Amino acid sequence: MKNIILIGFMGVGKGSVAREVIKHSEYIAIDTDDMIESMENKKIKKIFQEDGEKHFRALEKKVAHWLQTSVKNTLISTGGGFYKQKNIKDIGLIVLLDSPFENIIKRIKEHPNAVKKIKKRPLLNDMKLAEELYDERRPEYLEMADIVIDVTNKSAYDCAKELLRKVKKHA
Ligand SMILES: Nc1ncnc2c1ncn2[C@@H]1O[C@H](COP(=O)(O)OP(=O)(O)O)[C@@H](O)[C@H]1O
Ligand SMILES: O=C(O)C1=C[C@@H](OP(=O)(O)O)[C@@H](O)[C@H](O)C1
Repeated sequence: MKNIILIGFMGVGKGSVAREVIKHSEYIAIDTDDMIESMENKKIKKIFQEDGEKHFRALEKKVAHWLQTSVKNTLISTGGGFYKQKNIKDIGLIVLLDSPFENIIKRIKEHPNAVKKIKKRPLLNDMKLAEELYDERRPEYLEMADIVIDVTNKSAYDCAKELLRKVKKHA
């Protein structure tokens, strides 16, 4: 079993799909944002506020190096900007969760905890800038993905099943 790295825009469902995958497979899952929060003992939002995005990206780099050298047979969900790490292809098979910007935002806004979900993601606070970031990143996501899953109007369970099917076929 090779590592699987879930990439995709903020809020597209990487964490939700990872949680479904582990219910229906032997994979163990980890999340790069969770790792960074526990390393720093600070929420991502606070790291951005107090230490800046540059520091956050340096922490992602440290995590990326550790993943490549030390982690096997694992499903790794990542923050939306993690795909920029230069060694990402050496960590495992890259699976992109893809959906139009409007759909991602609509889904977050439908959540009962929507305000909190948006606030905890500093780069989602300004919707115009977030959309520009989406437009800039999407072609880069598509270019590096080994597998693409369109998550629009699908449950996390269906996305997880599709992921496992496509990963098996890819091997
Ligand atoms: N397939 C899905 N269908 C409906 N809502 C979803 C789905 N996947 C994720 N969500 C919702 O979208 C929001 C962001 O999901 P999350 O898994 O945290 O995304 P990411 O890890 O990519 O940032 C959450 O409110 C979650 O409940
Ligand atoms: O897109 C980004 O650059 C970021 C996405 C976030 O993760 P999610 O994709 O899980 O929201 C988190 O890593 C940080 O706020 C930066």
